[in-house]
Order: sequence, then C-alpha cells, then structure tokens
Amino acid sequence: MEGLTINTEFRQFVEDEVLPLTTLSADQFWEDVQSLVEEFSPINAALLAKRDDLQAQIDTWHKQNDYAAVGIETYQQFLTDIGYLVDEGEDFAIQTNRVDAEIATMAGPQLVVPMKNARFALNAVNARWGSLYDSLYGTDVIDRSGKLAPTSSYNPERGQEVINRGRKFLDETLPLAGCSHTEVFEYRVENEQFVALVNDGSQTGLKQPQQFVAYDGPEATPTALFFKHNGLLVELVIDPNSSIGKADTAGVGDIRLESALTAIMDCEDSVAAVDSEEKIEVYRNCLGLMTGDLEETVNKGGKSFVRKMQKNTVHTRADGMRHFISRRSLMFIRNVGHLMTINTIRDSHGAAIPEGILDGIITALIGSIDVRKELDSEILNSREGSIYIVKPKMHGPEEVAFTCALFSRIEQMLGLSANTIKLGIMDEERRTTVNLKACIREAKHRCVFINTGFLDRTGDEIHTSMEAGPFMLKDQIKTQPWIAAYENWNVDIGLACGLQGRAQIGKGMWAKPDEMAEMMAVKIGHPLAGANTAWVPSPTAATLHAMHYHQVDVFAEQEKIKLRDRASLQDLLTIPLLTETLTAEQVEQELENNIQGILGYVVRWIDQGIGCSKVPDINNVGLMEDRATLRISSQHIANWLHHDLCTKAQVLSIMQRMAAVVDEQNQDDPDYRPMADDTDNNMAFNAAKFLIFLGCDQPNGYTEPLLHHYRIEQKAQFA
Ligand SMILES: CC(=O)SCCNC(=O)CCNC(=O)[C@H](O)C(C)(C)COP(=O)(O)OP(=O)(O)OC[C@H]1O[C@@H](n2cnc3c(N)ncnc32)[C@H](O)[C@@H]1OP(=O)(O)O
Ligand SMILES: O=CC(=O)O
Ligand SMILES: [Mg+2]
Repeated sequence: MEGLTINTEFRQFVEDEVLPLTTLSADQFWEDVQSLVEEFSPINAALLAKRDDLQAQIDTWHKQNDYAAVGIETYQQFLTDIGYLVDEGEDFAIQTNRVDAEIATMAGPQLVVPMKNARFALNAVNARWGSLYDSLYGTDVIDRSGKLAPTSSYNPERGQEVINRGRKFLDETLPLAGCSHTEVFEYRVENEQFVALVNDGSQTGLKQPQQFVAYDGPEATPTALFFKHNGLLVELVIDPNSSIGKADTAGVGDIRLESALTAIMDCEDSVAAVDSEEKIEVYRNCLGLMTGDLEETVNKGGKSFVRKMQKNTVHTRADGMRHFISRRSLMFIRNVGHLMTINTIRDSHGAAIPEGILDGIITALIGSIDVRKELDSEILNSREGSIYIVKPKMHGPEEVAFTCALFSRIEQMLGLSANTIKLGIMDEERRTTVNLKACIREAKHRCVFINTGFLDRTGDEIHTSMEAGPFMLKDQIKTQPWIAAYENWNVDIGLACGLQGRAQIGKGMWAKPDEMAEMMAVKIGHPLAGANTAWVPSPTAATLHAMHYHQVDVFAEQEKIKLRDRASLQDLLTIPLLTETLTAEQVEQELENNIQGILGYVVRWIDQGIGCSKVPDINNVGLMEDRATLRISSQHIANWLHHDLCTKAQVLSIMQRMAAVVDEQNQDDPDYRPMADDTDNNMAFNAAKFLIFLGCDQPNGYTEPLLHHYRIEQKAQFA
C-alpha cells in the first residue's frame, strides 16, 4: 500500500496466514489500516502529551508546595484545577451485552500468561481444570518437612494427607446428608441420583441433591462424578486401579477442580517483543489459540509429547441426557498500552506507528476468526460472539474513550457488529483510579472488567509524586491507607456502575509463584473483598485459588459491600511518603533487594527476550518479576536518589555486587551471558543502570522505552 511501509515478514504473516481465514481482501485491509492509523495516531500522540503536561504541573506544584503541610483538600483542589481529577458525573449502569458466563455470572481464578510462550500459553488455556491432588502434593500447602516431606518417589504419608484434605474439601463443598465423605466406601448413581455407600452399611446422598450434575461410565461403577458448587464444577475421579485410587477407601483417584475460568493471553507486562520478528511470534500464537491449531512439542522428564488445546467433553446427566463441560479457559487478549510505537508499520511520514493501535487491529482481526465460527465448532472461545481485549496503563476517561473509538473503528473495518470488542480496563494508573467512574462510563457498552493492577499502580504512585519527597520502604507502601482505599474504591465503583452480573471486578497478581501456602492464607481476601476474579501466576495456583471461590460466595459478599460507604478519595490521595529516618543499613538492604530483582529480571529480558521471570529476592523467595514490578523497583531507587537517601556511587557499587549474585543464580542456564566481569559493555547491565539513573525522566516511570532500546541494540550486536 502506498503510504504505509510494512515489514515484509509481517505482511506475509497477515496476508498468508490470517486474512485467508477471514472474508477481507488484503488491499482493502491495508487501505483501512492506513486511514485508521492516519486518524488515530495524532490523537494517541496528543493523549501522551497531556500525560506529560499534567505530570509537569504536578512536579512543579510539589516543588512549590509542602504537600504534607498544605492539607489534602488543597492538594485535591489543585488536581481538580489542572484537570487531573474530573467530575465523575451522574450515576449509570454499564450495558455490556453478549458477555460469556465465565465473565458475567461466574466467579473464579484468572490465569495470566505471556502469549509469546506457546508452551505456557497452551498450558494456560487448558488450565480450566486442574488436579487438586497434584496441587496439594506438589506445593508447600502441605508441610514440606518431617514425615510429610516430598521424597524422590511417592511419599504415601504425604499422599494420605492429600487425601485427607481432599475429603475435608468434599465435606465443606459437597456435604453428604448425615455423614462425612471419609466414611464412604463407594460412590455410584442409582435411580438418577448420586449415592454414597457408607461403612456402617447405610447409604446416603448429598445434603443438596441438586449439586450432582453428571457422570461418566456405568451407573453402578462410575469413573467420574461431576458436581456444582458456587457455580464451579468439581470432578470426583473414581479409579480404583490407579496408584492413588487403589489405596483410597472409595477408589477416588483424584479430585479435579474447575480452575482458571478465564485466562489473559498477554502481549504486555509479561512479554518482551520489540520488533517485527517478536511481534509476529506473539501474533502467531494468538492466531493458533483462536483457530485451535496451536501445538507445541514439550520435552519433559525424558519424554516428549505434543501439547494441544483441550476439547470440551460430553458426559451423562443423571436423567440420561448429554451434558457438555467446557475444558478451556475463556481467553482475553491483553494489548499493549498507548505509549510505545513499533516500526513493523511505518506511516506515510516514515514514523513508527503506535504499538497499541497495531495490537488492537491485529488481535481483533484474529479474534474475528473466532466470532465467525459456528456455535458447535470444536474450539470456540466466545459462545457469545465477543472478542475480549484488556487494555492496560490507560490514564483517565479520555484515554478510555480513545480506546473505545479505536475499537469502533476496528469493528467497522473488520465488518463486526458494534461492541463486539469488549474492554477490560486495567485500573493501574492513578489518573484512572481517581476517575474510575468516568472511565467506566466511557466504556459502558464494552466494559467487561475493571482490575486492580496494583503493581503498575504502585509504580505510578511513586512516579506521579516523585517530587513530593522520598517514599517509604517498598513493603511499607503496600500497607498504607492509599492502597486499601484503591482496592475498595475499585469494588465500590464497579458495583455502583452495575458490573455485577455483566462484568468482572478483578484483583491483582499473586507474585510469589512458589509460596502457595501463603497464597492460600492471603488470597481468600480477594473474593472476600468482592472480586469475582483475581490473578494467579500458574495453573497450579489457579486450582488452589479456586478453593477460595468454594469457600466464599462472592456475589453474596458483593451484596454486603453494596451497603457500605464508598472508600475515601482523600485516603486514595494520601501519598505513602517516608515519615521516619531510615538507618544506613535499612537503605542498603532495600537497595540490594531492589537491585537484585531489577538485574535478575532485566538480564533475561534483554539477552533472551523473556518478559516474565521468577527471580529470587534477598531472602531467596522467588518473585514473579515483570515490567510492572520493574517499574516499581526502578522508580523507587530513582526516588531515593532524587531525594538524596542514597548516592549514585552507592547504587553503582551495589549493582556491581548484585551482578555477580545474579550471574551465580543463572549459572546453570546455558544461554545466560554473565554481566559482572564487564559491566560497562553489558547491554543488560546498562539497561538496568539507566532504568534507575534516568528513572525520573521516563514517561510516567515506564520501563518499556529503555527495555526496548537495549534489547534492539543487543539483538543487533549478536545478530
Ligand atoms: C503485573 C502483571 O501484569 S502480572 C501479569 C504478568 N505475569 C504473568 O503473566 C505471570 C505468568 N507466569 C509465568 O510466566 C511463570 O509462572 C513464572 C515466570 C512466574 C515462573 O515460571 P517458571 O519458573 O518457569 O515456573 P515453574 O518452573 O515453576 O513452572 C513451569 C511449568 O508451569 C507452567 N506454567 C507456569 N506459569 C504458567 C502460566 N502462567 N500459564 C500456564 N502455564 C504456566 C509451565 O507451562 C511449566 O509447565 P510445563 O513444563 O508442563 O510446560
Ligand atoms: O498488570 C498488572 C499490574 O499489577 O500492573
Ligand atoms: Mg500492569
């Protein structure tokens, strides 16, 4: 197309692999892309300029005013005067239609996965169901010491503890009339009813017989029994010949839980994709997920197998009719935000186009393949014919309106009906939080979720108030009034805007992927807080977190929450600034911890293109690190440097020391390139250095510009 310069491989990908699956012609498609880009790029640029302008005014205000002394009302008035805080307007309720039940009326875990990693992405879409037994046996939810410790082969005592916990779960979730599941020696179906035969010779059924949904196999010797509780399915696997089932009094081989109801296929925080080659990788996986053709050969434990997407299954209802069970998570696609540009397409002036616009067009184009499938297709994402896109890092209602306008335009060019593309709003920038109601109003025909991305949100908290003073220790920031207010405010506003029954009110990531016992203790707080979904980092975490939605009836909690007063805006605006003098040791330790995390993450991003990593912290706890956690750590150090809590020399010296620590942590990785010996010339080390030293100047404290720059340089150097 004259005017646009399109990367050749990308053009081939679109024309040879995607467009033939649609009714669109290539010429018309590129012509539409061009006019869309011409229309939307300048608006995108103006929105970014407004971000900078507001930030500059906030910086100046803090330099001229003592935030703590003037009082919160004065600060709030200032934010209103500059248009950062806008009028929230009249009450309204969202009107989003054609929303799948997994989003609108069900409550359960949401798994996030980097879409660039096909092996993980396939695992994620298949994580709709997970083994409770494996999740208990394989994690620290059960004590890992003493007689219960996992051993090189199966530890029967640990196994028995798994079975005990499984029975406890059954008693709590699917209680029997008059006895415990521990007393049952046989489960079967009789006269269209579920029946449990009890050790004392009696037989019983469920306290609530309607919980029984379906079964497999003969009535007298079923191989699987399916039940429903709090909207989620539970499968009792009966297999007396399996290694677990033969030691079980009732032949139960496993308890399987409906787990990740939804999954976010991520193009953003967890992904490193800086050029056409890497964007094509992401889009090709997206295509395979929507067509159902994605496959990956997995080599594991000396065995090799091909991982594919699960197909839905058919079972027998008690009355003999057929019952279908969904086996795949409903997929959202998270696009990148409005900030970055990408030269996969250059406009008629030769400028790289906004990456968010490219993601919007291409992921919706791929999503349109799903929308056009027949309802009885083997692999179908949305039965309601919707395309679910999550948009991150938007600042305020104007940016939400821009996204919606972009989606409308994309729908027109793809021939989709209005509001086919649904919008998940990440509530992860301060200007979106404080204007959340106005943001949702802009998307009232599309909104399918509001999610508190507290990690980016913490980074933005620091950057927005960079000039206000030094921030507290990172762990303390999480305990302050602003964050509790932020979490409650999101739920309060979501409920007031009618999200219940139409959309998700979601909560953020559990960022300690191996600490499952702690997750079980803490993350029940999410459903209790009224969230009908919350993020988990892995399929195992999804299965364990699913237990929380059996323990808590989220929709009942939401009814109670509707009666309380809305969280306080003034608490939200209370900046978590340091109020005490830290010791030199505290400063050093905080820096070491942050720097270890930054280097451990950045080195894999820059050198290997891995956008999400598990990196040990100073106490050797593996933390999920992604762009958002990097934003927090780098902004935190930049803030302390800016306010002289530490010096550049000190930071550099810790970086040098931590580079050696990170090198050692990665010594078993054959693809790893050590940093410590030649930090001056190491691209990853330099990226980390500038993320910190230029942190104050990064747009809203984002990490993408420097990460992209250094990965592109690194790829050029080692090409
Ligand atoms: C601020 C935000 O935006 S948060 C959202 C962004 N973050 C994410 O998306 C987190 C996604 N999670 C991950 O990428 C990973 O779990 C990490 C990086 C945290 C840990 O990865 P690893 O150290 O490789 O995990 P670990 O070795 O414990 O487990 C790997 C296994 O679990 C699976 N797995 C781990 N995470 C996921 C996931 N999110 N989805 C699907 N499968 C997963 C892998 O497929 C692999 O199994 P396989 O060998 O059968 O393929
Ligand atoms: O995207 C999620 C976040 O916490 O940031
Ligand atoms: Mg984020």
